Amino acid sequence: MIMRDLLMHLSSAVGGLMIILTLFQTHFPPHLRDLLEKYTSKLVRLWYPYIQITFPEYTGERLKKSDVYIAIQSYLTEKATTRAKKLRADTLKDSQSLILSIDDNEEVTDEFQGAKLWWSSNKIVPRSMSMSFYPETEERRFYRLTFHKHHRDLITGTYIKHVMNEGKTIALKNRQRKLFTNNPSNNWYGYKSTKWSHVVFEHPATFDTLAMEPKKKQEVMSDLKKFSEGKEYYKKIGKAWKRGYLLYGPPGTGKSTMIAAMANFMNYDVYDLELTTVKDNSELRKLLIDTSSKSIIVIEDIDCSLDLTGQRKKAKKKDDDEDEKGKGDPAKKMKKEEETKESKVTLSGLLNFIDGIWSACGGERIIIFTTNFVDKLDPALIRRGRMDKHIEMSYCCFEAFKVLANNYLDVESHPLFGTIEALLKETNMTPADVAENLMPKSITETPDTCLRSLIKALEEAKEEAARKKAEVVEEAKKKAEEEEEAKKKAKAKDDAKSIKEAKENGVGAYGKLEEEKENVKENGVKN
Ligand SMILES: Nc1ncnc2c1ncn2[C@@H]1O[C@H](COP(=O)(O)OP(=O)(O)OP(=O)(O)O)[C@@H](O)[C@H]1O
Ligand SMILES: [Mg+2]
Repeated sequence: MIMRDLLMHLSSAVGGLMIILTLFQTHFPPHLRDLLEKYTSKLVRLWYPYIQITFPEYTGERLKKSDVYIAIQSYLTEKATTRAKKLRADTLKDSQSLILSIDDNEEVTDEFQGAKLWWSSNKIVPRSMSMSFYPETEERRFYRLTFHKHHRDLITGTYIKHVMNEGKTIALKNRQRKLFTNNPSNNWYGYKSTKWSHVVFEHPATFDTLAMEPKKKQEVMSDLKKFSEGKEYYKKIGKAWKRGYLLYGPPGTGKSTMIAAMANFMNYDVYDLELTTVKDNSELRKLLIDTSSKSIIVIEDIDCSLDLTGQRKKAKKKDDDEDEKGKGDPAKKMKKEEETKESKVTLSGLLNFIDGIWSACGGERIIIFTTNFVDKLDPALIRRGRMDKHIEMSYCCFEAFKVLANNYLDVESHPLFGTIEALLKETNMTPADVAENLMPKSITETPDTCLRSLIKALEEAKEEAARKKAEVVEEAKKKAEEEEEAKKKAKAKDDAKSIKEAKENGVGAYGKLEEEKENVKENGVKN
């Protein structure tokens, strides 16, 4: 009975309030209404004990998402899954995993050092219904943090920092690594401009599956680990937080596989830079600036990408020639300059890319070059400081073979291992070839048959190598004999020539000699 009376009173009170509100809105002049609203909210704020902070989704440039917003989103993702009642599910592009976050107008509570706080996710939809090319920027989302004014210092000083750090760590844990490749520069401008395109990085190679000498492998892993923990150290010694690796060795020895293993080990993105499509040095710089930290920038087959060995010298020689002639046509010169600009990235541009002033922006980056011919590269390019660590990927040794046997056949030891060890010492076979021989080609093949086929391949390779060596020796011998013969012939020709000349002149040493001979003959006859 009492409850019913209470409800009746309440509904009549609400009804009365609604009527007053409608009268207020329709009959009050707008400026008086604004004034009244202003003072009412001031009055409310006077006794309202809570503080609110708003974190908008976009700041500064229109299309740049705020880092703080992203960090809060990640932080709240964990809270949301356990505490919020209204969740929003987004699928990550190209993947099956779900990301849950708190839905619009939903609230979650959090606690920090005894203080209670409330996070809410909000959205403002503009009233204008005008059409826009950028619909996603019309809605303005933001997070709002509410807390008691007693905790002002704790929240603004410590808590927000804690949220940022936690959020970044969670984002890193959940992030999908990407494999980027550079776009040609006509894609760089206009709406949806992108310098790099990406796919999800899903290479399965790891250091466990990589076949190489265990000591060498361990060394590379320690080097990477030290680098990833070296933020303070690099700061202390005044060096940009980056490291260069040069991977060199014959084709099929695992250079590209090593890069994938490194990316998986470090949890970094990979930027595969195709230098031949980069127009000039300034484009190269722009690409560098557009890479994120925690990434590996790769330039594969650096010796093929550019004429790095010759470019500097050739350009210089050309200039010298022009100067010597002293009649360089200015129009021609300009055209030539344009042409050279078109042909693009120079050695010095690449050197600046690696360790110029711009290379320091972003931090925590690894630059890797691969090549089959290390001797072809300009020493300036691979000196320490640019390419800090040189890693030789060589032919398959027994230790590397054991890794492959374990991976491909699940075999850790086998009576045939001894034969294989001896054969591997005597012949050069790449890990790629060993792996191919170890791979079962049909369901009838067993580890035993696979190992035997590897032995057969190794013996064939050994015979082939011996045959080639014999051929080379034979070739060298033949060449030496031919050279000897040619030398003899040349000498005989020279001798004949000088005798002929002397005879023609009739004087000189030859003439005298002949005279003396005649005298001896005559005297001898007389005596
Ligand atoms: N050291 C290795 N460990 C494990 N697998 C390897 C190794 N080397 C080569 N392979 C196998 O051989 C294939 C080719 O290797 P990879 O592409 O890494 O060679 P590469 O050195 O980059 O050759 P290239 O110089 O031609 O680019 C890989 O897919 C991998 O399966
Ligand atoms: Mg490769």
